[in-house]
Amino acid sequence: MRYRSTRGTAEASAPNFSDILLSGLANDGGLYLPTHWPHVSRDTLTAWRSLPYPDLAAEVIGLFTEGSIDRETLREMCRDVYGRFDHTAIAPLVEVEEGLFSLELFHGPTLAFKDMAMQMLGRLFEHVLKERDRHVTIVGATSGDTGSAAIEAFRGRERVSIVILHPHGRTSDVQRRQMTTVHDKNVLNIAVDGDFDTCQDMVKAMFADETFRQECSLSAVNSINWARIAAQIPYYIRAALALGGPDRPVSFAVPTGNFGNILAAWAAGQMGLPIEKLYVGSNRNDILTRFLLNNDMRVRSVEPSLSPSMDIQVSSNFERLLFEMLGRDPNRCRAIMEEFRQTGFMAVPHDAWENIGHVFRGHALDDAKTSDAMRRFHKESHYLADPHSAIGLATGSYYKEAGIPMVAAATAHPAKFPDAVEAATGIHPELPPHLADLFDREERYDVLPNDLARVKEAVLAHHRAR
Ligand SMILES: Cc1ncc(COP(=O)(O)O)c(C=O)c1O
Ligand SMILES: N[C@@H](CCOP(=O)(O)O)C(=O)O
Repeated sequence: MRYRSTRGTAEASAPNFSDILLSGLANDGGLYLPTHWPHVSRDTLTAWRSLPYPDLAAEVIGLFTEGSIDRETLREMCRDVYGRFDHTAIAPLVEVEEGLFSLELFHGPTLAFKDMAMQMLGRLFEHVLKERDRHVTIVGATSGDTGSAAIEAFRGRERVSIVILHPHGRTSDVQRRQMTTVHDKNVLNIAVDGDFDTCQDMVKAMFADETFRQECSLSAVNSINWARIAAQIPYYIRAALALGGPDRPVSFAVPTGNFGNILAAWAAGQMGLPIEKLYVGSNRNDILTRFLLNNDMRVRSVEPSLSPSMDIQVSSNFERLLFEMLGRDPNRCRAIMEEFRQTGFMAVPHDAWENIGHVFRGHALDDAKTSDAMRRFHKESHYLADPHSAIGLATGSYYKEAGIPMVAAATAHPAKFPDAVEAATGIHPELPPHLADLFDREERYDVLPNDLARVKEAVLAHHRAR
């Protein structure tokens, strides 16, 4: 399997999975995608129904790692990684309303869907870095969950230094503490005076500085890294097969920020999984919902909400979908993305917007509606959802149709957002035993202004201290 960038012609060097795993972002600023979508036949999908989750994950991820990592090694990694999750089904389905299923993706160590892919990335990086005898410095931006998942997956790894930027004061206390109470030497936490988009821009700017990128051997583990998306595809396939796929289509409702999780569902469809529709759930930062309704992709300021992990305006992975909808034309994609960067408005051609609308729909909930949704699911279905998952469930409930199972991604454990959950439902969700003393642990992090040069200095110093 080979990869290409959304902004460049297929590279002569035709990078493989291991190459793009380590580089994260293409040199031209684009995002990597496979040169072709692997096709999974109906017979194969049917045969996959009987596989346990780790083996299914190895089959699916293996289609993207072909030529880089042998299948048996990958299968062992998957068995080891998912064997540590706290639910035997790994990503269980719970019927919350008739025809509406919660796909619980928060049974990993940091209680958010990020673990489903990030735990695999930890193992994949280790494997490839050892093979290539290399060290990298990972720089990541987080609105709360990617950071803790990445730190958990990479802490203490010899060949990796990791720096995570989070927006100062804009995560939940649990999210921040999950990051800042980890004291392994290879981990550095920086709270930036800004919002998530500020942090994400800084990461992209560091990658755009070729000298800096080389000097620090930068790597990315945000969902700009294709490996993240690849490792998020198996749970969509698994859920659909459990609900009658491939013999009948299912729909997915996904609480969305950076557009990585829902893009993984769309990718499953590209590979042959019958999918009816994909529903984007937004909070008050509803740029994607506005786009889907009116082709209005205009950046506004990021507003804090009850679902802080989705307080995002610029959704990185939208570029991958745009590239596909432009018939994989890198020049048009680059021009649109560059203009978006300069003007804050993405001029998506009408036909591309219409094509996106054939598959995707959006639904936005402000904080009051998010609380109502948490309350309603708890009262009527005895289901305790965190604010992000509640947005997914409410979106699914709003759009569900008779005869088509609706699967809503439950992306975080309620205990990550105890205040919002308690205010809505009266229930204070407890952290699981391995995090029970989180509030007694010492926090360590630097606070830096919204100043790229200062952040780069800190990254370089951390890189050199390895
Ligand atoms: C709990 C939670 N839900 C939803 C999202 C949005 O997911 P994505 O950025 O893949 O769209 C995030 C952040 O990524 C998250 O942490
Ligand atoms: N909500 C995310 C934002 C970053 O998303 P990613 O999937 O691109 O890593 C977070 O929790 O940090």
